[in-house]
Amino acid sequence: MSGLGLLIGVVGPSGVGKDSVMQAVAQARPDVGLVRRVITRPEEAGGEDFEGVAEAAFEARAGAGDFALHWQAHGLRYGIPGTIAQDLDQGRTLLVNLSRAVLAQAQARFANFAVLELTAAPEVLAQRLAARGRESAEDIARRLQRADYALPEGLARVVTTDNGGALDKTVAQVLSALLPDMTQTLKTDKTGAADRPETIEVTE
Ligand SMILES: Nc1ncnc2c1ncn2[C@@H]1O[C@H](COP(=O)(O)OP(=O)(O)OP(=O)(O)O)[C@@H](O)[C@H]1O
Ligand SMILES: O=P(O)(O)OC[C@H]1O[C@H](OP(=O)(O)O)[C@H](O)[C@@H]1O
Repeated sequence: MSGLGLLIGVVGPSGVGKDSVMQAVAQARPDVGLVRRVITRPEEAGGEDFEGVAEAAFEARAGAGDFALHWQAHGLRYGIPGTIAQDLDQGRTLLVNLSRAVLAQAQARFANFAVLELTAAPEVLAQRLAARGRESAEDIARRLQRADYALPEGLARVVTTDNGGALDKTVAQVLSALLPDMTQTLKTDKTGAADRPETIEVTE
């Protein structure tokens, strides 16, 4: 296990705004770092800053144990470099875009881990994915089908924030709900209440 620094796993359906919120939070808080993912997607696809690799290279790196976490979704493979442990050990706070399917694994691996779950109405997701234009209509339909994938049981720290409205509003809510609460959250853990889910629903 590694990490004094807080690792915040950002999750939610495709198109909800995970990358947009992460970038805006990191802009507002330069002490917060963004994890650069390794993906079997051509870098020209745009969007987040990621390292695009071929399937064989991904497989080799996964086999060599280079990834702290890796998963498959939407016909792509995603890896989180094991080197993030060094930043966390130095006390850095990091934001990472994760699959909802790897959250239990992430919590087991990282000592100081929280989940930021973003939500938006289905029609908002559909409209945003179409406007973004990174995927085909067929891909978008498949992504929308996965929109209501549930979070696993047993997560200790989850903050849920609606991103159906303006991005600025979401960022303000994330900053006040999650980052300043770090000391409080750690105090809660020290009382031995780690197995009691601490879920914060953020509304207006
Ligand atoms: N609050 C917002 N208001 C309006 N548009 C937004 C908002 N948040 C994100 N968007 C837009 O919605 C689209 C999807 O956002 P983004 O790529 O950040 O989502 P994502 O959750 O990372 O999606 P994916 O999982 O598919 O990568 C982008 O075009 C982005 O500019
Ligand atoms: O539906 P779940 O499993 O939560 O997420 C699956 C994947 O979808 C998104 O990928 P992308 O950023 O759109 O390529 C997420 O970042 C994650 O990697």
